[in-house]
Amino acid sequence: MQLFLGTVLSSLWERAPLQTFLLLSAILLILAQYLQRKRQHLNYPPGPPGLPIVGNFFQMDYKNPKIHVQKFTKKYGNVFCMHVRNLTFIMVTGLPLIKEVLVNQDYVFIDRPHAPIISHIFKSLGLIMSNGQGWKEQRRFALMTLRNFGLGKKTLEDRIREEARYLTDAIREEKGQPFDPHFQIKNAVSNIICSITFGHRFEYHDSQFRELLKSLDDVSVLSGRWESQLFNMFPWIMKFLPGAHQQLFREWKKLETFVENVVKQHKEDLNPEETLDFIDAYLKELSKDNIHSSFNEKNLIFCTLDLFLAGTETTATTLRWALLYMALYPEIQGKIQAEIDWVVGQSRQPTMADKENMPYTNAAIHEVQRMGNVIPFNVPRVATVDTTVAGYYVPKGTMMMTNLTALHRDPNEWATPETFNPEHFLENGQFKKRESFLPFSTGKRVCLGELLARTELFLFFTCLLQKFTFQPPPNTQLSQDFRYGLTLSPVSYKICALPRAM
Ligand code: HEM
Repeated sequence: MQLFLGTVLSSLWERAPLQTFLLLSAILLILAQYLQRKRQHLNYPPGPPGLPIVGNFFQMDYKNPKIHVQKFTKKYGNVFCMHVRNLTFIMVTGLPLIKEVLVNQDYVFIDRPHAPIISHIFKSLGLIMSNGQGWKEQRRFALMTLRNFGLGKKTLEDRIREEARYLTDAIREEKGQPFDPHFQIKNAVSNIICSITFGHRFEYHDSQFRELLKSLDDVSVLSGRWESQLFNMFPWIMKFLPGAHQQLFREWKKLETFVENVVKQHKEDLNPEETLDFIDAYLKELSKDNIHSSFNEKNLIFCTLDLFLAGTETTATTLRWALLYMALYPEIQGKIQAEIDWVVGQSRQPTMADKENMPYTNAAIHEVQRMGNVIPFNVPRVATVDTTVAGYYVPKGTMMMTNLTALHRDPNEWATPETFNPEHFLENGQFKKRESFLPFSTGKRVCLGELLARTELFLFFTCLLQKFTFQPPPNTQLSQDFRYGLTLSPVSYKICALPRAM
C-alpha cells in the first residue's frame, strides 16, 4: 500500500509539482481539522489546531515559552491542550486548577512523563524522573538521609555559614571591580549538596570542578533548545543527527562519569563503622541485599546526579537573580542592609534564628523567588489514569503542566506583578505568607530540597548583604533579560560588590 502511494505521489510530483503540493497541503489541513473535531467530540480541552505529525511544534516559542502560553491561555482559557507528534500536553492556569491537579488529584498526576528526551537522560531512575514504587523508596531514603546529615539542624546551618564565609572572601578578592558572580555562587551552593552527597567541598579555583559546573550549566541551557524538543518527536532520526541535543547528551555523560568515579572511590574507602555522606549511606543500604527493592548501583548514581543537579542549579540561579535585583533596586537593598545591621550587626554572621526578626529581608527573598520564577511551568506530571480536569476529558498518558508563571504574575493577586516589590509579602510590617506563591510546587511530589533551599537562600543572601553593596558597573544599565533552559535564569551580567564600611 505504502509502495503504491509512493509511486502515485512521485509520478504526480513529476508531472505537476505545484498542484501536487497544493493537493497534499489540502489533505493535511482536512486531516488536521478532522483530528481537531474528534478531540472536541471527546471533550478534550480546547487548543490551537496543529498539523498532522508535527502537531503544534511550530506554534511554540522555544526561546520564551511564556509568549505562546500567554497567547493560548488568553484565547482558549485556563485549560488548553497542545500536542507534538504523539505527546499530548495540557497547561492549567490559576490557583484552583493547579491545586486540583497537584493536591486534589495528586495520585492521578503523581508520575512524571516519559518523553524520549527525559527517558534518554534520566533513564527513569533517580528521584526527579522516576515513578511508582521505585520513586517512593528513593524519595523516602533521600529525605531520611538528608535529615541524618543535618537538614533542618544546626550542623547543616553551620556548614552553610562556613561556605558563606568562603564566598564572601572570594567576592572580596574582586576588590569592588565589575565581575560575573555566576561561578562563585554556583560553586558555593553546589558545595553544600556536594558535602552531603560526596562528603567534601570543592575550592573555587578547582578547574576540574569548574568544568563540571560548566557541564551542569550547559545541560540546563541545552535542554531548552528546539533540537532537544525535536528529539522528543523523532528520537530514532535525531539520534543520528548533529545538534544541541547531542551536546546535551555529551555534557550529561560527563556528569554521569564523574559521579560513577566518586561512587567507585567511596566503595574502595567504605568503612562499615562510619557513614560519612549520602553515597556511604546508600552503599550500606545496598549491602542489605534486598533484590526486590529499587536500590542498586545505577540508581545510586542517578539519585546522586539528581541531588547534584537540583541542589545546585535552582538555588544558585535564584541567588543570581537576588544580586541582580539588589543592584537594580538600591533603595530596597538599603532597607535590607538596615534590617541586617539592626538585628545582626557586623560582629557576627546571620543565623536562621534571626529570620523571624527580619520580616523585610524574608519578604525580599520571597519576592526574588516570585519575580525570578526559576521553574516557570513546574516539572511536568502525567495522568496515570483517564480523568477530568475542569470538566474536560484528560486521557491516561497526557502530560500535565502547571502554569507557575501566571500564578506568580497574576494581577489579581499581586499589587505590582511586574515590579520587584517586597511589600507583596508584608502586612503591617510583618511577614505574610501568600497562597499564590508556589516556587517549590505543592502536593506529594513537592520539591524534596525545599527546606535546604530556603536555609541556603536566607543564609547566603544575608551574609552577602551584610558585607557588600551590589551595584551596576559604572555607566552600565543592567537588564532583566533571561534565558530558558532547565531553569529560567538571568543572562550573564557583571556587577560590582562594594565592601561595606564597618
Ligand atoms: C530555589 C530552589 C529550588 C526551587 C525553586 C525548586 C523547585 C522545585 C520544583 C518546582 C520541583 C517540582 C515539584 C513537583 O513536581 O511538584 C522540584 C523537585 C525537586 N527538587 Fe527542587 N527546587 C529548589 C531547590 C532544590 C534543592 C536545594 C534540592 C536538593 C536536595 C532539590 C531537589 C529536588 C528534587 C530531588 C526534586 C524531585 C522531587 C520528586 O520528583 O519527588 N531542589 N524542585
